[in-house]
Amino acid sequence: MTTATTTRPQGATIWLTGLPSSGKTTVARALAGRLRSEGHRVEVLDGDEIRRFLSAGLGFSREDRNTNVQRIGLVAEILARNGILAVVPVIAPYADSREAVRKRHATSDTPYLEVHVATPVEVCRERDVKGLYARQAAGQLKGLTGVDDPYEPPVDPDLVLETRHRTPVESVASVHAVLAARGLV
Ligand SMILES: Nc1ncnc2c1ncn2[C@@H]1O[C@H](COP(=O)(O)OS(=O)(=O)O)[C@@H](OP(=O)(O)O)[C@H]1O
Ligand SMILES: Nc1ncnc2c1ncn2[C@@H]1O[C@H](COP(=O)(O)OP(=O)(O)O)[C@@H](O)[C@H]1O
Repeated sequence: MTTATTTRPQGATIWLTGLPSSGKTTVARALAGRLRSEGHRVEVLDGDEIRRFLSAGLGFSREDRNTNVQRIGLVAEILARNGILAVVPVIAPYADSREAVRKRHATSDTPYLEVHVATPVEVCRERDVKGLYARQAAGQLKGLTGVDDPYEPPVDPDLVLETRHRTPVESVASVHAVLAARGLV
C-alpha cells in the first residue's frame, strides 16, 4: 500500500493599512479577484464585516481598535497558516498593534506582508466613500483616523502604494510582484 503525500499550498497574510477612503478595500478586492483567477484560495477579512460580527460592540478608542486588530490578526494568521492567502483591508492605526500581528505570524513562521496604502488625507477627504470626513467636519463624528485621531504610518512596510498616482490594477500588480518574489504565488 502506498501512502499519499499532500503538500499544502503556502498561505500568507497581506495586510493593507491606511486611512479611511485610502483605497484598502478597492485594492483588496481586486487583488483577491486576480489571485482567485490564478487558482489560489483567498479570503478577504473586511473591516466593516468583522466589526458587525467578530468585533461587534467595539468602538474606535485606542483600546478597542487594538482589540479589533488583534482579533483580525489571529484569524488571518490561522487562515494563512493553513494555506489561505488572507487579504486584510483594515486601518490598524497603531504601530505597536501592527507589530504584535507581525510577531504572531513570525512565531508560526507564517508569511506576512504589510502594505501601506499611502493616500494623503486630502485625497481621502475628496474621495470620502462613506461620508466620514464630511461628518467629522460638520461636528457629527469625533475621532476620525488621520483627522482628529492618530494614524501612525508604517516605518518599514513591505510595500507602499501611492494610490494617487496609480490605478488599482497597477497597485494589485505591485502587491502581486512582491508575493511572486517571495515564492507565495
Ligand atoms: N472614527 C473612525 N475612525 C476610522 N474609521 C471609522 C471611524 N468610524 C467609523 N469608521 C469606519 O470603520 C471602518 C472599519 O474600521 P477598522 O476596523 O478598519 O478600524 S481599526 O483598524 O479598528 O482602527 C472604516 O472603514 P474604511 O473606511 O474602509 O477604512 C471606517 O469607514
Ligand atoms: N488608485 C486607486 N486605488 C484605490 N482606490 C482608488 C484609486 N483611485 C480612486 N480610488 C477610489 O477611492 C475609493 C477608495 O475607497 P475604499 O477602497 O473603500 O477605501 P478604504 O477601504 O481604504 O476605506 C474608491 O471609491 C475607489 O474607486
